[in-house]
Amino acid sequence: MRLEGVAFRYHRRDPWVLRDVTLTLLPGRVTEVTGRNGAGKSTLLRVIAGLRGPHKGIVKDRPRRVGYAPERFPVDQPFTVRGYLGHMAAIRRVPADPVGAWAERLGFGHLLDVRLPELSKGSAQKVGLAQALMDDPGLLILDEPFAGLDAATRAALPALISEFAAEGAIVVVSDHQRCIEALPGIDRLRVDNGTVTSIPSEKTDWTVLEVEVPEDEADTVETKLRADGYRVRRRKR
Ligand SMILES: Nc1ncnc2c1ncn2[C@@H]1O[C@H](COP(=O)(O)OP(=O)(O)OP(=O)(O)O)[C@@H](O)[C@H]1O
Repeated sequence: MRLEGVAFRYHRRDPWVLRDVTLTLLPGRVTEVTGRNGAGKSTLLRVIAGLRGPHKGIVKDRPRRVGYAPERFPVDQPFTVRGYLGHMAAIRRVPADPVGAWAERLGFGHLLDVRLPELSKGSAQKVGLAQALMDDPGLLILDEPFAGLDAATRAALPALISEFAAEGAIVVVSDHQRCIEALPGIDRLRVDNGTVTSIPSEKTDWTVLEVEVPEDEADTVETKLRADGYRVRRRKR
């Protein structure tokens, strides 16, 4: 799948959020999208998913079945978890049977009869993931999927993401928390000021640069560096 010269803004007089974005996404590959808050990661993911159309440029060869898990799952819907997932399965014409299996695998099997507005943030996130995964997507897009997840699900998700790629899906994940960076052979994109650049792969030489920062600024600096795609190791002086 390919984006060619894509530009996007939300309203006519707004600044461009994406400008002249050209990139190729390959089947069987996992692409991690990084960038600072407000850089345009979610917007890029929405354009890749086809939820937003580009104002300039074109998107070519998007797989037919797209699974998209938004950054915040919209819980203000009058369904139980079972009702919602059954409904999503029906819309996509997939059997409802795997719903229970996904619920078990993602650890919310006990919540199937709970109403969506009553879910905790992490449980709602899992329901959003399940609806994205259930249709065996050729293009799987996960926007900050790790946010709010419990430790067991966070640990299990990278392997699950790899499985979809291994079966030939294009997988695109925005991941502030860098939970998938350890996956072998992932591609990485950085979104910055409307442009999208590819971050050199693991084969490139890395240099260790020591930077000292005041203790009370360490969290902020670490977050910024990670968002820009750098690896950070931390130790006290
Ligand atoms: N629905 C919308 N309507 C108008 N502007 C929007 C909308 N969604 C996002 N924006 C604007 O587009 C820009 C990019 O936002 P986006 O959510 O894509 O960034 P992000 O990199 O995903 O941020 P974060 O890391 O905080 O999730 C921001 O300036 C934001 O205010």
